[in-house]
Amino acid sequence: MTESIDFFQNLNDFLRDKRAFVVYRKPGSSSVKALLQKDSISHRLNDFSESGFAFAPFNVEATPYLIPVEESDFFEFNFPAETSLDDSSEDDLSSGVDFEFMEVDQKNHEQLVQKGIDTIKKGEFQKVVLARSEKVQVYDPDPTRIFRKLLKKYPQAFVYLWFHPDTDYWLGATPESLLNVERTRFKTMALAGTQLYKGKIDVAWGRKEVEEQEFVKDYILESLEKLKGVENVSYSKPYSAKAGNLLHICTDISGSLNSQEDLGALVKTLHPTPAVCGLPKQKALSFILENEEHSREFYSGYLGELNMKSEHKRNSNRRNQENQQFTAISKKTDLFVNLRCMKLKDGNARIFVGGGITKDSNAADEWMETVNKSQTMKSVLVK
Ligand SMILES: C=C(O[C@@H]1C=C(C(=O)O)C=C[C@H]1O)C(=O)O
Repeated sequence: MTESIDFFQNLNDFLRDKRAFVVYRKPGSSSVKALLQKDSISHRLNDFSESGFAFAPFNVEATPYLIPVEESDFFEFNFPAETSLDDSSEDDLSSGVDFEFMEVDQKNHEQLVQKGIDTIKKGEFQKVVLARSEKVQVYDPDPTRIFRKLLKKYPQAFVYLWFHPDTDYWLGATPESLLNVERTRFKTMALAGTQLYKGKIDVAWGRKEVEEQEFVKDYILESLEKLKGVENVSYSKPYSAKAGNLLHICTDISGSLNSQEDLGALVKTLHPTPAVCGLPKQKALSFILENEEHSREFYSGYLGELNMKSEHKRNSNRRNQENQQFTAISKKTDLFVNLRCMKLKDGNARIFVGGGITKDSNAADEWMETVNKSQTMKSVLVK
């Protein structure tokens, strides 16, 4: 393992070369990992048999990027969890926010949401996730320093800094897992419904949020049931999960995957989930593409480890060898939904935020939800 100071110094040298890299830390872990690509080829993900770090846009038609393990230097270092402060309730956010644009943004977003609600009431679809993006002037645009702030602030999130010459910098601290696969077991989650965290996790949820999250859970379960190669699906009770200054409703879902060859089909079934797109998927997607003002790019896409080698210490079963251990090597996939994220370009950040709309949504509340969600990123951009 490298010292983190050395690593960040090396990373700054590497940045000058403009080659692709990613540095990330998984939820609850103190180990920060990095893949620094050695060549300057634009590698893509083709059939999910590849091994590396995947970075996929929201648009399922576009081919995801990949930083392949075999073309990269791999680093891992310790960033102790005790240096973290997962409390975002008292940040002064005003200095990073351009209030002149807020009124226009608010009006536009509320109109968009109202159009979504009206279309749902006409029976076109049941749920649609509508997003906006906001340009923020950054006080200190050094991506590695912002990344370190994210590491400290969000120990329970998947925190990353990605660079690729084709995409610019992306940073995020997402609470949402898309898919975790280890040997034959897989895990995913249905995460939706949002309220501000006010010091208590055990909170009551309104009907709108409960229904919205159930849409997501039911859709995922139904899709898994239909999928060849997936068996033994089970799920937890819904619980409240904290993400920075917010709470969401979460159901953990798990099952078994018959063969590694079914991995691609599973990812394609899950992405995009109704937590970031809507229900039914195609109608909600058309509404998003026709009505959102921006291109989502990598926001609400997915990212993470694909078929990375992982070592486990296991006890030998043989008698008389009780204390013997052997190391088993298997492949691990750990993908996350790209939420609470931003693109960093020429000293400006573009923060992407959205929320699920149902027939019971209120446009002003949905605006506030996006303001609250935007604080995950804004709080590391202010002085
Ligand atoms: C779409 C976003 O978040 C998703 C939507 C949520 C909601 O509608 O309540 C909650 C968590 C995420 O699944 C976002 O953060 O931009």
